[in-house]
Amino acid sequence: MIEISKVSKLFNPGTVDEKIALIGINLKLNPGDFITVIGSNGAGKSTLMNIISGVMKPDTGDVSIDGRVITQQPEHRRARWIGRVFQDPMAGTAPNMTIEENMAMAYKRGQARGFQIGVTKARRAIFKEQLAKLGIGLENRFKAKVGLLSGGERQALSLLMSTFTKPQILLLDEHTAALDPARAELITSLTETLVREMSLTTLMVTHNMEQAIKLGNRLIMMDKGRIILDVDAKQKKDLTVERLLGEFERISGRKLADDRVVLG
Ligand SMILES: Nc1ncnc2c1ncn2[C@@H]1O[C@H](COP(=O)(O)OP(=O)(O)OP(=O)(O)O)[C@@H](O)[C@H]1O
Repeated sequence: MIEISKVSKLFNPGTVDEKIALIGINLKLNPGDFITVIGSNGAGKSTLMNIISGVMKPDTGDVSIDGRVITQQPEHRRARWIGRVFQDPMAGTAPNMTIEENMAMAYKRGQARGFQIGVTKARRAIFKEQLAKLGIGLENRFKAKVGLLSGGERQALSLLMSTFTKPQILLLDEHTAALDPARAELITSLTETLVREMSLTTLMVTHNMEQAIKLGNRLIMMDKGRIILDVDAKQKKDLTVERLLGEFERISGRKLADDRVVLG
């Protein structure tokens, strides 16, 4: 279980640039939970992701995995337990390395020190099998440099690589937002399949309201550093984009200000 307790984060405290990013966030993710996260601009969604993955430390509060507090653990030490896919397709893979080499690197992340990047025949067969599951022919382009792939292909590869070692938590940071609708649809359905097949505990930030409603078993809405709405699987079934926007207005007293919002 992943637990975020009483996490607060303030940027530039005591200056004119002071920004409240998170205020006393409490969130428990049970194994296999797939939570979608929506919210206004600057609500704190990315900061929450950054604190879970260890890119930033909170001012107060803790992050723990299965009862073990990891708040002070550096990012590279958590990499084995945490998978993350970013919005930018360039972010998750090494462009000058081949698909095979990228996969070997991702595989290594889950191994003890001393494991060589060299790819054995058996491992290559596993990689190919995994790639074939994506259904976009990447298994036939094993020696192609990743920089030559399209944005959608790179996101598919990033997704596969970040779930390779069955992370304790998968963080999806608007990972379909930079893609055209057809590619976004492909990555969304791959995400659903991988998460379901591996029972991955997942936190997904999205600006696509329909996607937030459709995917996962729980939805949270953030505003000004707080979680202002937490919808369970049962309530989620009856949710519509209209109702969701109405809820935001009712709770925050404002219309949802999100310059990237996609209604569906
Ligand atoms: N490194 C930083 N330095 C200073 N302020 C920051 C930093 N990162 C985030 N902030 C501020 O903290 C607040 C929360 O930002 P965050 O990026 O977490 O929000 P978000 O919900 O991801 O927003 P968006 O949907 O617009 O990307 C904002 O006011 C933002 O300006």
